[in-house]
Amino acid sequence: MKQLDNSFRKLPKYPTKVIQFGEGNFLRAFVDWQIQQMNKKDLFKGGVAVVQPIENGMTKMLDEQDDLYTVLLEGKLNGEKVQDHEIVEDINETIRPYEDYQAYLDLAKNDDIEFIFSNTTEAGIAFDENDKLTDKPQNSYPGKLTALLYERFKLGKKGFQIIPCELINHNGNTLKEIVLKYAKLWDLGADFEAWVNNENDFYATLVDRIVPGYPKDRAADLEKEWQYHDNLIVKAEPFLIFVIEGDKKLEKLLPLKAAGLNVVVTDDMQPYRNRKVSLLNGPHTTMSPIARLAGIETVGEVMSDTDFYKFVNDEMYQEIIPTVALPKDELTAYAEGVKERFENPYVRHELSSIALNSISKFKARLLPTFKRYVAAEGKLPKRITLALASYLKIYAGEADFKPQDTPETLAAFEKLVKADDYVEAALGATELWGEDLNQFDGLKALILEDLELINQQGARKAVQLINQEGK
Ligand SMILES: NC(=O)c1ccc[n+]([C@@H]2O[C@H](COP(=O)([O-])OP(=O)(O)OC[C@H]3O[C@@H](n4cnc5c(N)ncnc54)[C@H](O)[C@@H]3O)[C@@H](O)[C@H]2O)c1
Ligand SMILES: O=P(O)(O)OC[C@@H](O)[C@@H](O)[C@H](O)[C@H](O)CO
Repeated sequence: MKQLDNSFRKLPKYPTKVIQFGEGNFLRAFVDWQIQQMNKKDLFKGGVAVVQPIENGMTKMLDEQDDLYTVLLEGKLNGEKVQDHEIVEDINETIRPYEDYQAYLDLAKNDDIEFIFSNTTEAGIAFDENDKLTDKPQNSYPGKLTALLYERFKLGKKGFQIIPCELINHNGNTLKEIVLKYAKLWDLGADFEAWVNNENDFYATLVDRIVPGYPKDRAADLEKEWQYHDNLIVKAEPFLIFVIEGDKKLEKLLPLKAAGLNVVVTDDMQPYRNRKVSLLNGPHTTMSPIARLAGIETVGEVMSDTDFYKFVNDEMYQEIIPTVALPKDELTAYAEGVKERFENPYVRHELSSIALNSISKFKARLLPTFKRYVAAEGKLPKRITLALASYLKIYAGEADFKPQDTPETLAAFEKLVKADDYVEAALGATELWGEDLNQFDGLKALILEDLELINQQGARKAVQLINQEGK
């Protein structure tokens, strides 16, 4: 069978207008796929230079197939079944700064380049005090970016539209702050700092598309059907939303919306972020510990299980929606869309992968809802509380599977389980939650009740009882 290569190209090769830090599944199925949609409508006419931000990565694999790969979209969108694939053709070149730092710095010379995108995972936007301007390359992504920006500044050229896609709140501002911190640390001068501030725009974003990545169990069949080899097939759901906070001029510069994509440019992305984190990531983080204790493995199985479906639906409508400050009909529409995405029969989304680093996820994705609910209703949200009880059981080492978390969190629990009163000690561990959860009246008692129920009758019974009790 033929290997995917240039002979498969159908679109013109456009000049490089984008630098992209990261070659991971998400960016290829999200940013590069969207650029291709603009190119197909002659709206952007731009290509991408992909920079591999860490020493080891997949850019060589991309080169081996002339920087082409297939995006496979499978799922439902607005009730309609979608099963579609296309070869993405917009990556012009890949650059490995660890092998050829000069090629990386030379990107600064290219006047066609206007945009910088990145997704270097949540760990990527970080300051490394050991980074130096003279390093080839700097260790951190912001360190590398500062070196490139400084090169551009020295050449007297215009700045960039910088659009990070890492899933951290205020990603654009955080990235800019770190760049300015390096400017001070490396003594790059007030003129450079002014150039960073005035000639570059840093946008904050919220990205949302479920991208399970390489479909290893089906790749051979797909290749047979398509009649070519592709080692970098990336599978994603058809749904996406890209919320970008910043100047509306971006809509003209980057005509994603004009290409028919679900992109929102706004001066305040927080409501969108709250909606997604609470109504999509929140139920993920709630269902994962309880359903795993009941022997369920995937999000799809949760949604096709009568008990668990009702539990998740009730959590969304009774515990989460009333706490999000957006119009009710908008939230209802979003919740229904999320359920459709969770039910996607083509995506095997493992609860164990959602469970990675659950304690910080509980803090970021459920605790704010929990607190808003308590403040508004004067009582505890039973479903989120059951999730917390389940986490306490799992992190005490009392489940058939092990918790996967940071060494610090696992070490904290190792100490907490030895306390005379484990539940009180765990709820009071401010280093985990940012506050003492014993402050919530009745929380410890409800957790103890939940734990007894799970231990005596199982997690499914606990879910059934909450379903029967209703609110
Ligand atoms: N896969 C999804 O469904 C999905 C959806 C939305 C957001 N995200 C987020 O996108 C991020 C990437 O996901 P992915 O599926 O593309 O993963 P991936 O493993 O395919 O790619 C990870 C990318 O991050 C880079 N990277 C890793 N550690 C880094 C570091 N310390 N510094 C700089 N770069 C680093 C790698 O070089 C690679 O380009 C994750 O943080 C995830 O939370 C994923
Ligand atoms: O990717 P994580 O591990 O931070 O979170 C697990 C899921 O909640 C998450 O991947 C969602 O599916 C994604 O955020 C949808 O855009």
